[in-house]
Amino acid sequence: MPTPTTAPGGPLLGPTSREALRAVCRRAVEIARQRRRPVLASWATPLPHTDAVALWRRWRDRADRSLLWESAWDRGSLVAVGAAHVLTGRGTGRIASVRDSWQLLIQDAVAGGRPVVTLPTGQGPLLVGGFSFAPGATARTAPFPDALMWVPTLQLRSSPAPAPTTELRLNAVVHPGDAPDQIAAFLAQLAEHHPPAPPTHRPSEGPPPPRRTPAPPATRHELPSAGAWQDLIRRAVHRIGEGAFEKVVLARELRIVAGTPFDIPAAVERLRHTYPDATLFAVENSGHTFLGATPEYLVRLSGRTVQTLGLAGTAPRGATPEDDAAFERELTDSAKLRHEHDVVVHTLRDALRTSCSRVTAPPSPTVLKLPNVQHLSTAVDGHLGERDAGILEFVERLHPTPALGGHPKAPSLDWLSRHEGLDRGWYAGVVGWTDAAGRGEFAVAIRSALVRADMASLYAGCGIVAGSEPAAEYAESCAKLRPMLHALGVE
Ligand SMILES: C=C(O[C@@H]1C=C(C(=O)O)C=C[C@H]1O)C(=O)O
Repeated sequence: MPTPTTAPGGPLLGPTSREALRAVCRRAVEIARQRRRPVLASWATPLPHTDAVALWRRWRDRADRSLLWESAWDRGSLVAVGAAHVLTGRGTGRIASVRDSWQLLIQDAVAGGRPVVTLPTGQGPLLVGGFSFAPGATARTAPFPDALMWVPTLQLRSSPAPAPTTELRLNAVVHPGDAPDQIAAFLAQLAEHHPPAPPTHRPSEGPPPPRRTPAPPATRHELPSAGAWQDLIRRAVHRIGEGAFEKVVLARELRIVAGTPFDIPAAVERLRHTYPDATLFAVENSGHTFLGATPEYLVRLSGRTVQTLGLAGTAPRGATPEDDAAFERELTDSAKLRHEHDVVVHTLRDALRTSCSRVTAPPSPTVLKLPNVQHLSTAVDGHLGERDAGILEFVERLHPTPALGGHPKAPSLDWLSRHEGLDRGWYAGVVGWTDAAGRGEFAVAIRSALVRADMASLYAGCGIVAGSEPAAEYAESCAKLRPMLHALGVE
């Protein structure tokens, strides 16, 4: 078990660390010269265990791009600041193109320092970022294009188990003509201490972060209007009746102008406090932030175990235990909601079977209770077969599942693209990370918002099947928007 070497308040990198970092950069430049291509240099050291949000607050301003991630699976966290190397892709081949470029880059990476080998997942340099719901991002969502994954310059990976650990990792992609000592000096400087971060609360500890109400009062704009969205639901139900498809997920946007900039760290703290079981994420790029607390993960690959989650079918929470139980019964007894859910579970099962020797799922869903809504939930797990498959292969195969797109895929997505009239951007897309071995975690980016200064776009969608009632779906979408409204201090 490595022990942290840094004293609180002292320099983060002592002379020995700086020398080791220079050695890694020199070796990487040497290999870059020999192979005549860029090489990834990666150096790591243990840090005293620190809360992820505190780390993110301390370092996020150091670069134009950052990511905060706290996993619902194991509460492992990741803070990624700056970009040593950026991978993008467009169109339908975007996920595969990112995967291929990552494999090429990682194969001759040079690593050094004192990595924390007890991190249960996500060791070594990581590729972080996400993919939009559908290819074809517009100017409005440009900072969050079809595919944007990057190797962070500064990477902090923490795990609460088996023992609380935090690893600091510095990454750079070096070229044949680069001066390695300058690169090492730049990395060391980036990592140096900022003033101590303000204290943050663990979800279960202390009072909730203070509520912040933007002043002057925020203006709200529904896109489309409540009436137009419900008309769209009627049209979808009509097409379902005609047999065009079985299910489609219709989403809408709530645009808010607050008059004063939103306080992003406060929003993150509030999401974390109110939704402690969700995966928390915040991706920042060029002054825009895409953040959320999602109960839905797309896929996790750890060792040879593949985990996915079918989450579809929603009911409100009741004000009293009796009301709540009544809503839960409606959820579990409704043939309509069960159908909406089963469509997702079957798709996940089929997608895993392609690469897994064993796929398991309980015969009936459980109920996931969140503070704002309750969902039917089924964990679908697989065990990798003889052929190794990386997580980006699973992302490509699974995304979008019928929990966010529709079923059958082609006609429902085609109808959506022609009628929804919404640039979803990264809403209902995927956010996460992968390591050198193709292991990693990706969440479905719902219960999310895109924020820039005093403007925020919040999104919510509902699965539409035969028998869906527009007014009930609209009420459900309002309930799904509530966490973010609350986090941003608007409600
Ligand atoms: C589309 C959203 O949620 C999805 C739709 C659900 C449903 O229709 O029951 C439930 C969970 C999510 O898969 C959203 O929150 O925006």
